[in-house]
Amino acid sequence: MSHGWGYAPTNGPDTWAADFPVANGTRQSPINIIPKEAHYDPSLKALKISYDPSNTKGILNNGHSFQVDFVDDTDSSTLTGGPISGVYRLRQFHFHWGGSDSRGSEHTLNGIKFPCELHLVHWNTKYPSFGEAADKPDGLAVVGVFLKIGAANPRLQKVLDALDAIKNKGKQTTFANFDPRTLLPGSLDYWTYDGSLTTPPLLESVTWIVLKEPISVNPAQMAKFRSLLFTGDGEAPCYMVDNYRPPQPLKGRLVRASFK
Ligand SMILES: NS(=O)(=O)c1ccc(C(=O)N[C@@H](c2ccccc2)c2cnnn2CC(=O)NCCCS)cc1
Ligand SMILES: [Zn+2]
Repeated sequence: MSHGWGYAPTNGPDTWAADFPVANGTRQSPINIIPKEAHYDPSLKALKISYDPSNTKGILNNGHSFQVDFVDDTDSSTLTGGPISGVYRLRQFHFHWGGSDSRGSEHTLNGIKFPCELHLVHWNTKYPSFGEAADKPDGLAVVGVFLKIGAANPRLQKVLDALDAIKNKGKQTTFANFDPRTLLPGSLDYWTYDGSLTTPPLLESVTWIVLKEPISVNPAQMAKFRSLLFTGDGEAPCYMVDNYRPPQPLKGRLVRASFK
């Protein structure tokens, strides 16, 4: 049965601990990243990202965000290197965004919110499947990318053009041959810390890898994100905006930087 969690006052982040007590755990996400308090770690490797666009499976409005799903039954779209050991497979990517350009990201930088944040979700192939990996402390690795208002982003446009077909919760449509690598910024410098899923079940299984360099998005493209609905066909429509969890207590965790 669907847990009915969401982002409204009646079912939003402040209510999640009732059904998911791990919400008050020791390695919750997102967090506020304070670059001056991050520790440069020269032993951190460069991120190695290799995606195969032919693995693109489709695009879905899941009622919390929209996600582009990938075929993950072989090692053809993988993340290796960085702070992780072994091979993690790309499962999906999705976004979080605000009702205005002043908010929307989950991670913040020196307390600053970005209008949007991209999450590329990968799972550790030492486990047999995403579902098996999802509750292991080293099970998942999510690459987070900030979006900031600037020039229109032509690579993002292909994703946004598909949104008209998935306006309502539960709608999905074909989406093929997309290379998520094209969404990444020029620099792969990152901060990394041990965290969790930012939506229920909030499992503490994510090695977070947040890129330092944002990518651009223009106001018209942000309006496209905000045209989606949280609600299903036939329900009173509610625009999909502010689908972000605010920063959570660091509780003594170290944030490491891959760069000086
Ligand atoms: N924001 S994040 O990058 O930290 C993030 C990444 C992945 C998931 C996720 O895969 N969640 C599903 C899941 C299924 C099996 C085991 C555990 C978790 C799930 C659970 N109920 N619904 N879903 C679908 C869902 O939430 N999909 C991701 C939407 C991100 S807003 C959630 C958040
Ligand atoms: Zn996310």
